[in-house]
Amino acid sequence: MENHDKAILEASAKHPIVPLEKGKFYTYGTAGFRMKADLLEGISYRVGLLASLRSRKLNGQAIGVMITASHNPAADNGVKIVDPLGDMLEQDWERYATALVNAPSDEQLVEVYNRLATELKIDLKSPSKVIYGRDTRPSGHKLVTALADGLEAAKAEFVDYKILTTPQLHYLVRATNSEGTPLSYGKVSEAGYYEKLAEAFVRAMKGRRINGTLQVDCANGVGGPKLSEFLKYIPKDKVNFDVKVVNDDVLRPEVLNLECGADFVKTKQRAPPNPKPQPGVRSCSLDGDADRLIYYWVDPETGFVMLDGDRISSLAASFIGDLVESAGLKDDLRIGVVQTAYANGASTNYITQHLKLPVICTPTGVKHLHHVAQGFDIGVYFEANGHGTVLFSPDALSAFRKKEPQSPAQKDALDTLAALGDLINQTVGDAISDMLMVEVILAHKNWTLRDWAMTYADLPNRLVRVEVGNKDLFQTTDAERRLLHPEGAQDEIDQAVKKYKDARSFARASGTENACRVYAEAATRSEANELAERVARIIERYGAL
Ligand SMILES: CC(=O)N[C@H]1[C@@H](OP(=O)(O)O)O[C@H](CO)[C@@H](O)[C@@H]1O
Ligand SMILES: [Mg+2]
Repeated sequence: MENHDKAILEASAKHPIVPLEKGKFYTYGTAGFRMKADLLEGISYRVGLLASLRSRKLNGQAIGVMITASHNPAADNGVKIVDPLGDMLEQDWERYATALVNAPSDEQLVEVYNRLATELKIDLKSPSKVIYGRDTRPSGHKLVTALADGLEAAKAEFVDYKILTTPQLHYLVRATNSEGTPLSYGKVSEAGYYEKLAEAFVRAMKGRRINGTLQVDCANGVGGPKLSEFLKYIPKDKVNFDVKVVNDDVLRPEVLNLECGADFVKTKQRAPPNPKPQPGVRSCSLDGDADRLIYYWVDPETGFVMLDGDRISSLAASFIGDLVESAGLKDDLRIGVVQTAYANGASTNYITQHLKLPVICTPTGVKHLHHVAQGFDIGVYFEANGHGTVLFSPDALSAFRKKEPQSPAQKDALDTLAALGDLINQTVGDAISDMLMVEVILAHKNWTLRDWAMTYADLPNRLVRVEVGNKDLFQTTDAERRLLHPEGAQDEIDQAVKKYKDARSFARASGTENACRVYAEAATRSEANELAERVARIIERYGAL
């Protein structure tokens, strides 16, 4: 035996993979490997092996591994790989991850590992570095132990950052790889992340005032303690940011994401029952790993009003678009917005017709949006569920710093843009960073949540989950907006949509669950509900064939 074979074999025996029923495989999905935590120990070990290979392939640049199941229940967990710039694992490598994880025995695991090294021309003696973190789930302990055993067996160097939000881990990966270069992303520590955000926040606010308290529901996840820690870094004499942190109990794992958090608010379209909603309180919710954000308030007259990812996206695009114009950079920088088919049609209209910005629709999953957003100088991308960010190209960032201002107003716009470039997480959607961005924009515009909500009226919509025998029958085209298979299904959906005003509906197989999702929107709530039900019946029927 040579190389790492013996060590890999021995450690693998300690972290066996749980066999699935015949014909079923583990897959690296939209969010990495995610499932019940007790299936994940062997997977986490093998992800350690894969991350070490990925780092070696990329000349020893640091690769990240995050252990989290985000908004899922406490009993779940997940393992996800982060590439050197802090973005998601390159898509080609998802196949390699799947191959390693599904090797049926310890011996075959060694075989697959060596075969990958040979095929990908990886020198197993070259340096490898992996950094990792986990959310507050108790199962995280066992999973990082398995991960570290994988890294040790592969003789990779590694750093355990312990408990982090997902975006903090992404930040640390990029900071590690850019340390000491002109493109340095920030200090390589959790404190470095807080310092960078706090400094940029003060700069972006530039003396403007935030009106009233913001209540932040942290889903009883990792975002709670991290947000509280971050708040200590804001100099009170410079910014009056009055935050009330709620649902930040991380000592009782069973309450994680339970009737609270961004996913609850978005899917149930109501405020978390605890603490008891008080009319008029400006509120937002993070999800369990603090990469999604939803704003809302309970209006004394009209009830619950939600400002979701589409709203954050249009708010950011409108504000940054205006700043670019004031800065005299309108002809130099291309701004665009990236959405998925789940974006409310009213938001798409507002962005294209009113803001006059291009919108590109991609398949679901932030990796797709992120990739397309990189094609703009300023790419704003959000999923409706509140996950997203704004990406600035190197040209844009250098224009903000180098352009000679011709007036005080132009200087102000350039300074604010430069500050936003530091404030907004450039690696991945980040609820804490996005929340600071929203606060900056509202303060600059002197807007309440009601002013923000007035920009356009959402079309009533409904999302339905449909159980089907085999979701893989459902294949889509046109950024998931139309079904190619099963034959005939799309025609029936088209016929149903025609019956309603301002209606749109589509169905697709979920990438994270064994089910199809049906989305419908229409001019009125009852029409949206009715259309969703009709299309759900169509999908049920074709799914049963
Ligand atoms: C309608 C919806 O919200 N879908 C979610 C969900 O994907 P599905 O493929 O729809 O299961 O989970 C993804 C990962 O978190 C997220 O990116 C996506 O937006
Ligand atoms: Mg999340």
